[in-house]
Amino acid sequence: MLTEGEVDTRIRELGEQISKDYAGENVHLICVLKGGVFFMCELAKRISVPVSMDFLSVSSYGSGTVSSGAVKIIKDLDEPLEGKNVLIVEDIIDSGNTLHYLVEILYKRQPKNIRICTLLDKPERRVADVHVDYTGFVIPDEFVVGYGLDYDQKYRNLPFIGSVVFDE
Ligand SMILES: O=P(O)(O)OC[C@H]1O[C@H](OP(=O)(O)OP(=O)(O)O)[C@H](O)[C@@H]1O
Ligand code: HPA
Repeated sequence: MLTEGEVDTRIRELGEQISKDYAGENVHLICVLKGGVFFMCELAKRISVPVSMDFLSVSSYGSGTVSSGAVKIIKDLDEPLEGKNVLIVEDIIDSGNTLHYLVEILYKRQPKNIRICTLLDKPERRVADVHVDYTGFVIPDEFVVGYGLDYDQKYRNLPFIGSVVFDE
């Protein structure tokens, strides 16, 4: 769907935009594991203001067989967020549930502000209202892999974004 070159170019552009928007400030990048890790590393290299980084991992809450859409933190951040310019870095926003609940949880830690940067956005699948500040690419409703995105834990390491064709 997107070549390595297209992804690299877009990440450079995002890095430039973020560097301008945070000029004179620090930015605290939060990686949502595991998918966000490839994108965050590449993005961080393209940001010219001082960067710090932290990592968390979330899982969906299920209620019986029906998921509530809420998430819980299963690996928390190492550092407090108080007073920081927080930029959450994700590989994809799909239903929006992960980011909706994550922002709600992290705002309680009194950061100076929270913004969101996602490499990919599938707006057709959105159910939760989330404001995304920086988007790499808006994509159609297809299952994608690569650049951190997995299918059954595989293909995260592909240096491009591929669309999976499932057999009927
Ligand atoms: O907008 P949503 O519908 O909530 O979907 C987006 C989330 O789903 C994927 O994570 P996943 O739970 O597959 O974990 P992973 O990053 O470890 O692959 C992706 O990395 C986002 O975190
Ligand atoms: O298209 C996708 N691919 C992999 N993981 C995902 N998580 C949400 N959407 C996707």
